[in-house]
Amino acid sequence: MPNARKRSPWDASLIRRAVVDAFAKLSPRAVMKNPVMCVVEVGSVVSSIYLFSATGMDHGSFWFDLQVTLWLWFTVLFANFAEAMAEGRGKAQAAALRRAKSETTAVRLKENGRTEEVPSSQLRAGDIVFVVAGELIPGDGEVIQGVASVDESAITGESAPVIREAGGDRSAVTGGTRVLSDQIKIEVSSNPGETFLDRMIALVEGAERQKTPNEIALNILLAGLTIIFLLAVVTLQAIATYSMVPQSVFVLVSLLVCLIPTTIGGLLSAIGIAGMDRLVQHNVLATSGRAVEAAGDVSTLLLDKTGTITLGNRQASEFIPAPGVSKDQLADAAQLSSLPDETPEGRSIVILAKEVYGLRGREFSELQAEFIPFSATTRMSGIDMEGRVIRKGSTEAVAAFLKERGGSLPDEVRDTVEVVARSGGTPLVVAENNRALGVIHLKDIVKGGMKERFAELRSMGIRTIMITGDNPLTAAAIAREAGVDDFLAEAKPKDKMDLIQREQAEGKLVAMTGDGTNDAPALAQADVGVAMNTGTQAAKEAGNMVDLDSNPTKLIEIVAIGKQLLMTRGALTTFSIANDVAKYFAIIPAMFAGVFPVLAVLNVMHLKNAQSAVLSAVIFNALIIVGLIPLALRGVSYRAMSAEALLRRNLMIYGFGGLASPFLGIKLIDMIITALHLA
Ligand SMILES: Nc1ncnc2c1ncn2[C@@H]1O[C@H](COP(=O)(O)OP(=O)(O)OP(=O)(O)O)[C@@H](O)[C@H]1O
Ligand SMILES: [K+]
Ligand SMILES: [Mg+2]
Repeated sequence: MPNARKRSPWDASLIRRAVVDAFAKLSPRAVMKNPVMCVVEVGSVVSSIYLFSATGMDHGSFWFDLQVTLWLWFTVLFANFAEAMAEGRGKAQAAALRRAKSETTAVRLKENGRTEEVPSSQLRAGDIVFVVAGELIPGDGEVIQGVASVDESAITGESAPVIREAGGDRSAVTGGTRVLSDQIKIEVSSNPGETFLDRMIALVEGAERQKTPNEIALNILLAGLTIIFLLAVVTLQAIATYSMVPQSVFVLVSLLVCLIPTTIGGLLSAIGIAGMDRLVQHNVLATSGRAVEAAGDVSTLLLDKTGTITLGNRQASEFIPAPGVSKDQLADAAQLSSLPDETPEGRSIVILAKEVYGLRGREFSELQAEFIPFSATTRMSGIDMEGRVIRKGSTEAVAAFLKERGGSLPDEVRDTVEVVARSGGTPLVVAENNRALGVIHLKDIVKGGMKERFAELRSMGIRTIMITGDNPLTAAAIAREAGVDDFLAEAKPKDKMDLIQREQAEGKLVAMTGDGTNDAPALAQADVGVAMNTGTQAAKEAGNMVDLDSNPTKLIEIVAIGKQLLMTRGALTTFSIANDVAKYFAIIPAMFAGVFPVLAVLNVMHLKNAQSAVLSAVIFNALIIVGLIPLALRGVSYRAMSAEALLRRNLMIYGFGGLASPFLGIKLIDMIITALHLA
């Protein structure tokens, strides 16, 4: 992400902005969203009114009442500050992205075949534009002709140029990025205001953030606890009045605020926002908070082979003719069948035929021919011309094609296919009419460092499955080389979906990374669907996350961030509730020690007096929110270990810590404020 990317969340300008925002968030509309803090704010308002009313002024304890009131306001402000801090980096990034949204002129194709210049803001989905080296791409779209290297640093922060090309799985381009070489023809896919950049801005800014079902459930629990304590405090006042020690509004509000779960209530939304922000720092844009949480519980990961595990630039490396067929004959048919084939595979075949076999280049438009484009379902492509029916494709697809025409696949060709596949290559069989002409060897390379990354996923308890449209032998060779746990070969788009649904039916959460149009249905079905930024528009729209770095093993970070988010929320909830229980022991004995001497045994802290006890508890309650902001933003430390061990460890640290800290903290504050004669 540009500019703001490496900025620390503790940058002075971010803090300054968060302080201002903390006050802005006092508005009733903002605070309404958080039931616990809403109660604290109402308490602060009530105390303030009492403080300056006639009864409050001559009450004799103005100094105490004033301090309590101020600390109540601080409690709300600290919670607001936490949320504002969590939002800060995203807002700064959004501002940087807005600057990247510059207006350019686009060269648009008119209906009469001529071109016209229009401002990029006038482009609509379906328009065709041309972009040449040096120009900015005027809108999101799909490359429909040509190849170019593109500088996408405005979006990804990555300065190395990337290849964008028609036909394959690397066809999507983003408005605001720059073409560095060559020329491309683009079909625009978005309308003004709905571009990737617009969505990205809204996302990092948090404008689209919705509470996740987990967050809503936790909020309901916290609201329930708040109501219970509200009733408890009202009842307590009845008892106190009966015992002739009615308590002041200030003491009652203090008691209430100390008992309700203000720590987690104040930090909950900051934890969620910080989790999304951590993803953004890893160049992942998540459109749903729910997906981030699901990532924390994922147990199966599906990856697509070509372009995800391998570099995805399958290149023809050799033509291997069938017995009785010359190399030239095979090269000629391979070239003819690929002339209009805009896939990387197709283009590489044309190049191989020309450069290595010396075939002269031909223009498809000059031939009387019909092109049959490749599809993931037919697994074949080819042309029909002047009585010649030429096809190239996967072994089984071509074998079926030959059988239909009364031919068959010779054993020698099957042997060649096997040799190519065992080496990890993709064999394409070429056939003309009812005769097999030979095999094209397509080579692809497994990306570096895959084995180690998959081993890491395994230690997190995640099973990796590679799915590919390729044949089982190639799939097995690549699966072994990449170190995935399992693979599914000859998969059609529907098979990917079915596999996901089967895993989900067993109650597993499934993550999937992919880039192709044929991956889109599966990306939509997966609980966590991570589309590669290099992929097709269809894939990017179907998933619920986009990885700007297009790194399929990014899921390791995504899972870690998801787990960290869940753990942080769990840890701070435990801490908060344990904390409130402990505060009870600070305040109640102090309130009633005068009338019920037995309560003195509960007064384990030996606080100076009733006022200092109440004030210390309120101050501690407010300060603990600030103290935990770094943890809420950074997340609790995550280590790959079993869920059970993690739970035990967290209960120990945060449960015990939550119980013990108020005793120490409140005692310390009591000593300080009595020394300063504040109470
Ligand atoms: N341009 C093409 N013309 C003819 N056949 C092709 C072409 N491209 C690929 N094939 C064949 O179709 C098969 C399936 O391709 P598809 O793109 O569906 O899957 P894949 O790219 O091999 O795997 P993945 O799902 O990992 O992307 C390939 O294995 C190959 O045999
Ligand atoms: K509290
Ligand atoms: Mg593919």
